[in-house]
Amino acid sequence: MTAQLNPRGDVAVLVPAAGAGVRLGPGGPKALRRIGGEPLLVHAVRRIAAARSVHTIVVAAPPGDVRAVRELLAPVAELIVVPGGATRQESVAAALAAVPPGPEIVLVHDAARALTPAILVESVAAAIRGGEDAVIPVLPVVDTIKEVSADGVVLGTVDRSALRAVQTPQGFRRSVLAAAHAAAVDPLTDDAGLVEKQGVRVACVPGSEYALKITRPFDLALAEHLLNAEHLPDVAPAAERG
Ligand SMILES: Nc1ccn([C@@H]2O[C@H](COP(=O)(O)OP(=O)(O)OP(=O)(O)O)[C@@H](O)[C@H]2O)c(=O)n1
Ligand SMILES: C[C@](O)(CO)[C@H](O)COP(=O)(O)O
Repeated sequence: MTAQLNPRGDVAVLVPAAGAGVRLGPGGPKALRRIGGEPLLVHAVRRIAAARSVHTIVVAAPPGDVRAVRELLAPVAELIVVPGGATRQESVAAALAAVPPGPEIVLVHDAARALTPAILVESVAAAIRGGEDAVIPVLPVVDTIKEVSADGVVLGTVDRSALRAVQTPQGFRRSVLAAAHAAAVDPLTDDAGLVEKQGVRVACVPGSEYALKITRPFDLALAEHLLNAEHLPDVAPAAERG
């Protein structure tokens, strides 16, 4: 059944999905690779659409697959699909330009984080609603971190107590994200990085292990396994929407 988004919601979610998935290996654009018989993008969008604050979803699709992605997602949720760009940042900018008037909170969420629970979408949005301009979900770093020279020799051990692994969805007051993209010069790996360059405070909320980014073949296998595991957090019931 097609999910109806919340016309009274205050959140637009941009979904960059135009990446090639080079690190995953051959098999076509990553967002269209399958787990549990369905493309990663379908899993990601279904979870976003289950978050009751979501008013609009804009997907940046691989440029050659825009029509196919529209057809793929039509049964999942009513949303906007635009062609993505050569970098993640260009894909996000293209999606941002397509957000209609209304939502004042904009989240950016990787299609590659296909199993992210709807509750994380809500917790990031809630932190923006609570007064933050920019919010990212983070997890502590669990490995010992070493700085290593180009020829493979350890230079030192890094104090990891202040380090965090950063996930998506990253949330922003709409005007803050728009200004950061308008001012962007070089491509960065995340939107919070652009906002940091504007001198804006970026706050952290706890991330989720289920929001792992499917990057390499091991991640795809892990996601497939998690999808079949009993403890995978459920898609929130649509009935909760106000
Ligand atoms: N030109 C690009 C590059 C990336 N992305 C999206 O940005 C998210 C995070 O990127 P990543 O996981 O690094 O995906 P890829 O760029 O596809 O991976 P790789 O670097 O292995 O090719 C993904 O949902 C990806 O589809 C995008 O929309 N447009
Ligand atoms: C946005 C991101 O997923 C946060 O961890 C990450 O920065 C994307 O980086 P990648 O180099 O495209 O994997």
